[in-house]
Amino acid sequence: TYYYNSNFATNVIAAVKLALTRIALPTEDPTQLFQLFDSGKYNENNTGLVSKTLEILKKNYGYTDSQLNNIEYNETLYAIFQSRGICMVKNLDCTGQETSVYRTLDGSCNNLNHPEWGMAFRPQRRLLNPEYDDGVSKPRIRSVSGTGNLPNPRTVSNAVHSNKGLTTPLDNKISMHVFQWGQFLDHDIISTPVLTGVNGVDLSCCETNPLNVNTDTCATIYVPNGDGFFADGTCMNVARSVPALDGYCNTQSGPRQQLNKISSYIDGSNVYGSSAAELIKLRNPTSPEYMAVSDGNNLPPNNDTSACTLTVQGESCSIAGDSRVNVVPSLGSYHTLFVQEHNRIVNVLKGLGWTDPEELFQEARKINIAQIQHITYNEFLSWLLTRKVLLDNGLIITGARTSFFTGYDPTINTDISNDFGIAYRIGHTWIPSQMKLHTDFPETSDISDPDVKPIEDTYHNPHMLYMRGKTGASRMLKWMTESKCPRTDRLMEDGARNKLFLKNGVSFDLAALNINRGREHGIPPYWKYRRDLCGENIPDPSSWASLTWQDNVTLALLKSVYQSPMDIDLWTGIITEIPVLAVVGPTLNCIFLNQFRALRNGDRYWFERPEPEGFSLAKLTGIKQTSLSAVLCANVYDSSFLIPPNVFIPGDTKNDPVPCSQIPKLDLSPWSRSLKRNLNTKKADFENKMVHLLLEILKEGEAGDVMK
Ligand code: HEM
Ligand SMILES: [Ca+2]
Repeated sequence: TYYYNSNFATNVIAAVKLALTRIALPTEDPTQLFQLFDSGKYNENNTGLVSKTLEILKKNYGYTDSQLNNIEYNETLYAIFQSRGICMVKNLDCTGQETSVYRTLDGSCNNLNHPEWGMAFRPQRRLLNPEYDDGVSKPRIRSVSGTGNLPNPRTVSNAVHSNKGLTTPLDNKISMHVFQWGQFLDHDIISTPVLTGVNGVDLSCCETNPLNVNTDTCATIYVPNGDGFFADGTCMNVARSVPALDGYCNTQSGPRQQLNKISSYIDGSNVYGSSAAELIKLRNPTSPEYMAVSDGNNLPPNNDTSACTLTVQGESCSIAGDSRVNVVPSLGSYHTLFVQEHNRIVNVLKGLGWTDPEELFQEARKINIAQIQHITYNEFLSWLLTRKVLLDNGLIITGARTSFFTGYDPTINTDISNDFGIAYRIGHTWIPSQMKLHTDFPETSDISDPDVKPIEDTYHNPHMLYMRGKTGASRMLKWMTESKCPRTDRLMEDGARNKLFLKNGVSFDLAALNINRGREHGIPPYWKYRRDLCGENIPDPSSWASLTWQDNVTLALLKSVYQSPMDIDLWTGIITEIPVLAVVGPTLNCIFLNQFRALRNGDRYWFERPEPEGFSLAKLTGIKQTSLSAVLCANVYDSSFLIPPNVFIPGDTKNDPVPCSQIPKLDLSPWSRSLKRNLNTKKADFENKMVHLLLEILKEGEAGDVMK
């Protein structure tokens, strides 16, 4: 009779709940499971939540392995499997005050030796042992020459990274999507928290008397006299990164380490957040299969008006999975694109017979993440490191037929390395001098507002996304498609090198920040990476002749500021290397391969893995059709728009534009429910078991209590 009862679903849920209570699992409600995960009480590695669940379902309820492998079948497991990259414990305060010092309850995320690699709020990994001035904490400051200090970071910036008032040359081969994908990816994998005062206020690192500055918390940059842009006697107020603490709120013994406050995996954490609490805020509260959006395809508003600089009434800062979403509007447009894409996938799945909101959400998220992984390796890294290098290192799979990636290795530490976090800032060379909106559209009333703005006018200001009747995000994405990216070289636009975050006449130098941050993190000098990490034979690193990867002009500039080649900072060293391969020099290539190998081979949920973590071959084939062009065509262009199949490299001759309608696209047909002929049978089987279980429990007389 249960089978035909209209309350069938409710009864089954009650039965499941009860069953789960009895087997000492917390709940089957995915949201509650997430909360439990967040509470730190349950985590897969120390309580074995997933394996215990599997074991019990197998032993007590007769599930076969193949049934358990089908995670769509059981939403409880599904929710657990989907909690990748989400740290169990986060942001707990050691002092009882609201500060930016983090600790963990049991060290699970903050313990260097814990296997929960890749989770948010763990210390960053190190490729080489840190070199602090005092061995443990003070920034690297002294020259190896034995006389005096390293050059001031601003001095290096002026000498080596300035375009001397010219516009930096553009790279005819690549579009602005290289710049924007680069930053978007960065914001999926690393965010180093910086110390603040109570309630997040900036520390005062620019005291009139420098002796009053606490060098344990400040990494002040003092502007050298005669700078030409910054006035004499000024200084950049820079705080140090948050040091990792042990589980007891003590500084870890040994050298100072820095944290990563987001999940290191390429798991769309910039779209979905790095904690369950963040994710809840980002989902549409009434239709939870969708991500929340505000009108005009913008991101959900952030009610905290201090999260960005607002200049126009009625506009608001945004929230997204990563807190840096408001840094520049082009980044905001990317966040918008991938939220839109999530919602589009949900709609397609609905058309294919999917109905359950939680299942829809999780599957769309999984597919969206898979696309981000695929585009990163197949397009972005294939250009940056070249396809050959990726193939030689087993980082992409090719072949006529789709095949699974079988090299998953759970012993790989997937944390982002501190060194990579400095090196990957080579992307700062791609920062354009202006932000633009593509204008070939029906005119709107705010036409008088210029569609081109100097980048310094756009930092932390979402206004451009609101322009032209709130179509700014789409227009900005179109601008990136049609514009060339600055070359990958040592030069940085003044908009970032002099006028970063310009507000009330105060600004920063991003090149100087990169150099300074490296020293403050104890990052060893450039030459050590060449020799000790990348295996170059450098007989005499103290000789300028040992700098084999820099051209003569650059060498002269380096010599003009550094006393010894052994003093050269990592970021400056790699960004001045002559590209040997496609775009990057050998040292960056080596640091990148290390990181992107770990992020693929150590990711249990890598999209090319088989189910349950990954997809079936049919689904994987459908995913591998996608590209950034496909995502743009699906969301911002109409079918006749001419777009290069690889939108990152429009200048590549083998990549001539074709109409959007001809761009291969994400093929979701393998998700059709009608293809799963036996699904209903399986579902009935599952429900059947649960009903039996309920009856069993009722018999035992315990049910009364629990059902109340
Ligand atoms: C207009 C665009 C951008 C702005 C305004 C910007 C600004 C910044 C700032 C202010 C920092 C922190 C500096 C410090 O105090 O140490 C930073 C860090 C970083 N940036 Fe950018 N950036 C931009 C684009 C990019 C791009 C295109 C990439 C890569 C392709 C990139 C990669 C990174 C990385 C890896 C870090 C270190 C992140 C961390 O450890 O938290 N950025 N950026
Ligand atoms: Ca991530």
